[in-house]
Amino acid sequence: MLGSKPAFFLTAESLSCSLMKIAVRNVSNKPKTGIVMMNMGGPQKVEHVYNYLHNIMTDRDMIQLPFAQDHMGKWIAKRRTPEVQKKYEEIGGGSPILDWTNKQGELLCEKLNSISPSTGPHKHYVAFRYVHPFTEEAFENMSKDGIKHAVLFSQYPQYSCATSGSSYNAIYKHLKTNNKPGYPKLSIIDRWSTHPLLVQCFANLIKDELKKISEKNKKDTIILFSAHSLPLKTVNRGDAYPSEVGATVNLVMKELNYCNPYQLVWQSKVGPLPWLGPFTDEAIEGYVKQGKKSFVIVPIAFVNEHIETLHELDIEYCKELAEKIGVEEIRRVPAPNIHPLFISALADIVKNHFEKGVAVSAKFLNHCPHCVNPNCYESKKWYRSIASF
Ligand SMILES: C=CC1=C(C)c2cc3[nH]c(cc4nc(cc5[nH]c(cc1n2)c(C)c5CCC(=O)O)C(CCC(=O)O)=C4C)c(C)c3C=C
Ligand code: FES
Ligand SMILES: [Fe+2]
Repeated sequence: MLGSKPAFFLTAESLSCSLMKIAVRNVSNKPKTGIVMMNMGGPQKVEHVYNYLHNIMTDRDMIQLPFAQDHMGKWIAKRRTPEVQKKYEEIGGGSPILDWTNKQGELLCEKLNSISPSTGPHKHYVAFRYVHPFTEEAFENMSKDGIKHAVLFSQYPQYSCATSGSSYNAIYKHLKTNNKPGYPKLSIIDRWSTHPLLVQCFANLIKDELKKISEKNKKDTIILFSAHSLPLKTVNRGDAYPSEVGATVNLVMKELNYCNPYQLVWQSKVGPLPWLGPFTDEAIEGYVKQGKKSFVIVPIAFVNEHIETLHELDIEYCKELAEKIGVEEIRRVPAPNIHPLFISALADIVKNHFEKGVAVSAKFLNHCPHCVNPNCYESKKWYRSIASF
């Protein structure tokens, strides 16, 4: 029709108006606060397994080998690679930890933008300790984005010097030599094992799994809370992790009104040295010998699925071991992943952190009573001096 324009035609003034709106939107959407999602990471592909294991086994914050750590760590990584590669192949060819972390980060920031607009816009950055995307990449990207404040948010709910501690030490090492003028100010969320929404999330996930157990076994089903173990040497140094895992377990059982018998057990021991027990597989065997027939296993120290849940718990224990020793019923509770209560927990933790205005907790700045690690001394001293709101 002559004289009328199709709806998508823009006049000069409507075009300039739209461009201005886009420009304004871009300015206001520019992220102000970075949420650094810290975790160990996992190999995306089987070809990455050797480097991943090498990085773990040569990290003195994670494990202290009795001598020549660089050589011994390399040797252990080499020897362990084929076995671990096979496991990653069996769970689909790589660790899903990056995908879960990105989904969690996106949902967390979306929620934060609505519940804490004054600190927004928020953007998440993944900082893995042993695989890409590494800590350095997170800081480079934050610098490019012009982030003003970075919250270093450990994705391990329970603090261990081997895991969260190692990641904080790595960030310190990077920033000690690379702290450019444009880098953001920092604050840290180092542990959150007792957050009420985390507790509710685990309790709901357990209830859902208990519902699927037959009426005959329901009441006597043992809830086995399974957490990654630690070398006894680390435990005896005074590492906070065992007691923080215990705190989560006790609150979850309180939330469940102590509906079933329960036990905390430990999985994923590496190497020949003594580690904290009882071990998950041996505990299942022990209970079966005592005549118990039904179990619900809860990965209580992992926030997303990866090799320890998908292979060790699902394949090695719930399938192979359970069939071998005649378990009647066994179910594994999913990791929190993107459960709405879990995302609400993450958002509430960050919001409380902003409101409280404590950049670094007193607990983080204190050392294990038997800490002899120079990395911890340097790093905590530095965090004490730089972290501020
Ligand atoms: C060598 C010592 C190790 C200590 C100490 C340790 C503690 C520890 N680890 C986690 C969580 C995870 N560990 C994962 C894999 C993994 N861990 C170690 C070693 C130690 N962990 C190794 C060598 C590996 C690789 C797999 C293997 O060789 O068996 C993972 C899985 C990551 C993924 O697949 O995405 C997690 C998660 C915690 C919580 C912890 C102590 C507090
Ligand atoms: S080992 Fe725990 S603070 Fe150093
Ligand atoms: Fe581990």
